[in-house]
Amino acid sequence: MAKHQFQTEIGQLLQLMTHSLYSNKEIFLRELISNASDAIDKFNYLRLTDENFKENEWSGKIFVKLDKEDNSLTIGDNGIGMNEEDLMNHLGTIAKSGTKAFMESLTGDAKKDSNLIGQFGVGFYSVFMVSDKVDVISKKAGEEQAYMFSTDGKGEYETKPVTKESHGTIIYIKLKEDEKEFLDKWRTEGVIKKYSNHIAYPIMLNYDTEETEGEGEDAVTKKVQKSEQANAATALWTLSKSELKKEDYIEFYKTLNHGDAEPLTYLHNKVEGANEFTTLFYIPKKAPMDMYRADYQPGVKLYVKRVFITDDEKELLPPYLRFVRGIIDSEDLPLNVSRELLQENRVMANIKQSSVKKILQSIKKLEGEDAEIFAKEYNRVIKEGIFTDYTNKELLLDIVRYKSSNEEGLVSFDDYIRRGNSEKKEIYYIIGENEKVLRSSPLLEAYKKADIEVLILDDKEVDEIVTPMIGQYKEWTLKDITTIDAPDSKSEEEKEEISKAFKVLTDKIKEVLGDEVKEVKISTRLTSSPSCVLKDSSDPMASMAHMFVQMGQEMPEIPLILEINPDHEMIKKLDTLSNDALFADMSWILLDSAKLAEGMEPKDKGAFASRIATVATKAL
Ligand SMILES: Nc1ncnc2c1ncn2[C@@H]1O[C@H](COP(=O)(O)OP(=O)(O)OP(=O)(O)O)[C@@H](O)[C@H]1O
Repeated sequence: MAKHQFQTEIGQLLQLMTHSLYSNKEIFLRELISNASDAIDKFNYLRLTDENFKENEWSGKIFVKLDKEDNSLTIGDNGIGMNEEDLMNHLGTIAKSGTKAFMESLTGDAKKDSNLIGQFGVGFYSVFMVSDKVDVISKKAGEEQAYMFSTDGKGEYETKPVTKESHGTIIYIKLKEDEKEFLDKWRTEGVIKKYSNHIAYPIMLNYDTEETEGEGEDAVTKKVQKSEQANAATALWTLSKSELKKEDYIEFYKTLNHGDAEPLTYLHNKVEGANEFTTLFYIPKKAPMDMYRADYQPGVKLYVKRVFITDDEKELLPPYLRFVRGIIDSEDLPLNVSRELLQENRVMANIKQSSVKKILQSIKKLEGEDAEIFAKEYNRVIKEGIFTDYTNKELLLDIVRYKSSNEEGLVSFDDYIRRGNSEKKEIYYIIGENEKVLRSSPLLEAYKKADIEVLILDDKEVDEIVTPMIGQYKEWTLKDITTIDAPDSKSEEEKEEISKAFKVLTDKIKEVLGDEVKEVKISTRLTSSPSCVLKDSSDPMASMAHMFVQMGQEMPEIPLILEINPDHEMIKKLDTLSNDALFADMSWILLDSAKLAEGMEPKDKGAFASRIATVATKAL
């Protein structure tokens, strides 16, 4: 017998399970049945693809045995089984990224953390909500020796060799005193039907009951053992839509997703013709915790003619749809399809293409609160899609949402167009890091005055790369307001005249600021601010900047243009100011405060502060 220490995180997890306030304890059954079904899937695949595992008589089965006298519940399967190493690696350590993400998001607040369990589902360990003694007896298909893994859920476990005739796993669960309800046949059958009705294999419920034979004084009561199938045992996606209710889809999702959350939406399609396949996809209400991890767990399982093939293939859908959960079941792929084959296979490419279209169309149909939830959770990955999936660009552009200078919440390009100037057909946007800074940017003033909506793109890292690629939505052109002339009512001649009138002033400011700015200009875009800064879009660096960002490098410095507002009192006064020292201080203040308004930093913060102090003292 060998004693082992649980990985520290598991220790924590067990602690949480045993002491959690989690009310939905019944889900331990769903988790263990789902593991059993996965194990049977895996063996079934081996049996059909590997000569060494051919077993003619085999058919996948799960059993659940209730023993009132022993106060125990046992779950068994004839799946692939585990050897000693598997038991230690799979049950003694946390390997899954989902569980890792779960552990990382723990707050230490029992109530919040137990809600997290609902969101994640932590598989096997949920058994410790109802038990403090668990024995797992398992024999791996193709191996001689079976092993037992035992634990009381308190930080240690033991493994030892045991005998077991055939491959598969048996989990013996000694129930806690106050969890005896799970020994009640009706209670447990209800839980199985609720969560596991459409597990593809029969779940046999074995229980003891009493039967009376004869009548009156001759009546004899006997204990009898019964065995009944508790689930429908049909893969849900093989049923027709008309046979299924919304609840059926939702319960199946909970099994698939190992959690209690309901999906935002689902889509079930059977495609017939040259290529036959069925898909059932779900969009979770909450983005998976590992969505931004490189080692994210793909959410779609591939089946061929109802035989499970893989749940670890990231290429079944494009990576930007990695939040989608569900099933693809193909009639045409070969059972022994390899990963390489899958990636080059034409059948698979067809399935993928049609699935992506259907998923995007169903997202596009979301309305009201659902559309808002989707945008909040997935806008960023949709932008990733715009960047990577050229074929579906139009659909993705219908789905993506942005903040706007005119509206609370998020708006679509179509919303913008509905309100926009249909003669000019231009969509204006500004990109930056911080929504508040962007909203108060002096660059927006002229647009506000002219009542023109501007999209506020505050996911700078992503927007800076993706937005220039969009270029056009329908026949509308996207325009970055920092690179175009502001809307105004002045004619070219009028503009030239004002520039001339202030030429001495702009030249003088440029002389003070030197190379800090490329140019000092009279602005037509400002109403209340004295100045603003713009990046010079004609500079070659500006057009290369996106390439730098794409390559993960720092954004190169792009020369700045300082614009000053000729109608502002400060500029008028500056124009007639004779004190050179004060003029220089004011010129720097005009530049530095304009930079601050765009979320940039003054070159010399100390000098900026002392200049403000000098000017303020003079004004007192
Ligand atoms: N009945 C079983 N037969 C064979 N292997 C099993 C069985 N139960 C668990 N395992 C193995 O232990 C691993 C961990 O199980 P656990 O329930 O903790 O997580 P999971 O099933 O991988 O993840 P999730 O529950 O989030 O899907 C499984 O991935 C599987 O390899």
